[in-house]
Amino acid sequence: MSDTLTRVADHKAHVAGLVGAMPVVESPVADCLGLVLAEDLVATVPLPPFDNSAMDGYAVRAADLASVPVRLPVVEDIPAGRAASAPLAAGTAHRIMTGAPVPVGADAVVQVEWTDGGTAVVRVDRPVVAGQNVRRMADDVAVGTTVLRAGVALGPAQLGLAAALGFGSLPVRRRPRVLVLSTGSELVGPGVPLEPGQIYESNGVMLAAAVREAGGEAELLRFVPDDVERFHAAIAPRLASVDLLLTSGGVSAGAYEVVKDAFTGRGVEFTKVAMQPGGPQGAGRYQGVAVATLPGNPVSAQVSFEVFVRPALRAAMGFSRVERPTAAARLSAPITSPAGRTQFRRGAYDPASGRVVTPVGGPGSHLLSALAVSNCLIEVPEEVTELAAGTEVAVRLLHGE
Ligand SMILES: Nc1nc2c(c(=O)[nH]1)N[C@H]1C(S)=C(S)[C@@H](COP(=O)(O)OP(=O)(O)OC[C@H]3O[C@@H](n4cnc5c(N)ncnc54)[C@H](O)[C@@H]3O)O[C@H]1N2
Ligand code: MOO
Ligand SMILES: [Mg+2]
Repeated sequence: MSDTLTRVADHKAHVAGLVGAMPVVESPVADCLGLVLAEDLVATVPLPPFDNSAMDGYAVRAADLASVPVRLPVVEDIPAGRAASAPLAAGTAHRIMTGAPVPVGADAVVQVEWTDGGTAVVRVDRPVVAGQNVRRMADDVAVGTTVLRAGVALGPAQLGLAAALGFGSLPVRRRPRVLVLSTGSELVGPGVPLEPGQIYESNGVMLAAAVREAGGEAELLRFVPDDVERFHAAIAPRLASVDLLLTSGGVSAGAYEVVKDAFTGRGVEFTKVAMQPGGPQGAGRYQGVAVATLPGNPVSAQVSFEVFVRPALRAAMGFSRVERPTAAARLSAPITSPAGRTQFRRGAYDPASGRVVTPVGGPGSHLLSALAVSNCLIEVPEEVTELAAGTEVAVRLLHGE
């Protein structure tokens, strides 16, 4: 048995290299939230597509309102979605609604509040200048404009713009497909009373959610017992359709390390990384498929996901920034950390109250409830073993992109 530890950065690079860039696919615009645009998006129609009214009111010639009040016959009614049948003649008005095309011959819209609201004849009480309340064709986007660059992350506003320009689908890097598999003969599902030695399975639920939060697709396989044959039987039919196999449990030094037993000598390397939690790790390629094997302790599994797997998935999706945002914060309480290991302590960070971070729970990697009330990881470098209250530390924010 060797005590040589793998550096966090080295294991991270190993995992990152396993999941290649996802292929580019055409995806319906409505399904593209959180994906990365793979090619520049160039407008093929102008936005707005035609001159239209910014107000409910009357399309007029500004010159006809030189002296107000003035009465103008209302010749047409133009709701949104329809064009006027004839140009506007001098000395007349068309009733017009917001978004409706401004008729040829009109150069302004007077809002209904400045009139008596007449439908046959309208009395206009205030003048307008030419161009008033008219939204010009291409005011927002001209044909041929590159509106979104390849590499941009698609959020609601970007999808809205693409839809407004008439795009039904967009070229994006597809979501990585991840098979999440939790191992352990002690694991059971909800709704059954626990027999001695059993626990409710939680890593699978947590890791599948983490995959989805990262933008991936997760298929969840829970309750795979510590039995190598059953482990292989569980993954065999699914391997061909996934980009990453993500397991939890069965990788440390015990007698029933199913994941280690199933993969040792078969393309997956097992190691101990210089971090806490998340020491025992494995990564490699099995039958051509990327594999990351996370330790079973719940906090270890989740922290390892954050440190190693999430950045790899984000990179595969084409994001240029794959790391969570970090912040500088002051510790509200002292913490200790094992020598020679980067420690990721769970913390509650409050930017509003003087950028203070409060360590939550202890270092134990079974303390799931502390993880559930934390919003950041406090990163304590390898060489540091003690940090006093008030020390400035780097925190990794768990809810940002
Ligand atoms: N002799 C040594 N023992 C251990 C070492 C070591 O270096 N030498 N490392 C410890 C560390 S650190 C960790 S982390 C764990 C990792 O163990 P495994 O990956 O083999 O995980 P298991 O033994 O299967 O489980 C550990 C722990 O987590 C619970 N667990 C597992 N899966 C789930 C799940 N899906 N949902 C909820 N809880 C789960 C399991 O019941 C155990 O309590 O090894 C240490 N031991
Ligand atoms: O490294 Mo283990 O992940 O400390 O509990
Ligand atoms: Mg074990």
